Amino acid sequence: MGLGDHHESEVLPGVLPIGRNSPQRPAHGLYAEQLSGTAFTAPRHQNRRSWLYRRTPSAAHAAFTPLSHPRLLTGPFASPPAPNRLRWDPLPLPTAPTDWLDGLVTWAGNGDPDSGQGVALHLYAANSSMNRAFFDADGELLLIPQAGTLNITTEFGPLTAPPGHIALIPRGVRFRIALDGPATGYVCENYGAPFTLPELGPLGSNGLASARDFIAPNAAAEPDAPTTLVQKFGGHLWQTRLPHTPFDVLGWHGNLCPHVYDLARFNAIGTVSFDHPDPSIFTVLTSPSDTPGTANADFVIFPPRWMVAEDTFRPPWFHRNVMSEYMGLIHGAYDAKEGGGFVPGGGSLHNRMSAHGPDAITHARASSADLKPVKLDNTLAFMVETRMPYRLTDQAARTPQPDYDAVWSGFR
Ligand SMILES: O=C(O)Cc1cc(O)ccc1O
Ligand SMILES: [Fe+2]
Repeated sequence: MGLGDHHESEVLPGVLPIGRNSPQRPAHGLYAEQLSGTAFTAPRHQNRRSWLYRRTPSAAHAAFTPLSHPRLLTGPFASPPAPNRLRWDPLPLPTAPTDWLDGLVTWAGNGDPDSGQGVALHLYAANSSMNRAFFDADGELLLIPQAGTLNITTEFGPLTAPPGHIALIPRGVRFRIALDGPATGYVCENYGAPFTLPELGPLGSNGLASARDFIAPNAAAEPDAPTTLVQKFGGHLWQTRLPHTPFDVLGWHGNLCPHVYDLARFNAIGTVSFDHPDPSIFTVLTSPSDTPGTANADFVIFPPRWMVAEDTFRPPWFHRNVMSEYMGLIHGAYDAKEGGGFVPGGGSLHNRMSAHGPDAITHARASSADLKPVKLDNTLAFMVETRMPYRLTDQAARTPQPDYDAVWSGFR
């Protein structure tokens, strides 16, 4: 457990060397291999790397050849950023067999993997389990299931991410997703610095997401079998056929590994006096940029919580933000959009400086609401707030709901 913590896990005693990483002959005839998530010389508190002890070195593979995936796109995104506020309905479920990788559709993004800045926002709609392994050399993957549990086999061991949980898969880590049924959700592909927990500042040493609640897998190798391995590199997919499984790690240690986090563990903190706090108070994970306090991307949630503010307009206020906001809804309803239209699996975009906030119905209700304590329940929205404006893919540009602007009409 623990995001960024040092873990160790082995399927049988003696797999992990004691007090060293790369003995002349690792135990059980295994191969020792280091996976780095930061530059070797990154400051100690940011440095991420793990050692894996496996049956076959990852290096044992033939050349990768290109694999087409027209709906999976990567920065630099060519479309000019547009200032309009936009909202989308959920993706339809596929009718043909579609695994998680084939089910990905890129919606928006900024930056690019080469510069190590920005994110891509993908949606997925899938109905079958992967029978291939995948890794992303372009970025870290934050998986946000909306419907359907993701059963994730990783090099480091298995993880389960039902809706309401998130999975964080470091750049380069091989994984495969099995489904129990139809699955939809969101993916933030982070080209920038790995997601980490935000500083707590005056909140003190507790609150928001706790490192302890990030679950790391236990090592588990599977029987050997030839496996197709796909990678995303420089914006394109590439594949090769391995004579063995990449899920052959009998032990690992280090502070770079995938994690799952239950968003219900998030300790939401809010006002107990007046005014609606900035949404940064709900930051689960942040990918810092080179400018302190200005994130490459923040992953923020709006979880169930008590609203007690006095003499306050309680829902999100009207605002224009220097950062750019993509929002999704995992379940329930969102308190700024009581007028409807923002539905689970759907999304919305409020790019840099676009004026937005409560829709007219929310505004009317909240301005005259009786301000007794109210439990805001049956709600779980999230936001990926980025430093750079989002640029849309063709698919997103072609399919917004008509006239989202109208939710802000009729103010007297
Ligand atoms: O636009 C939104 O709904 C997201 C949001 C929520 C909030 O509570 C304050 C600011 C903000 O951008
Ligand atoms: Fe906003």
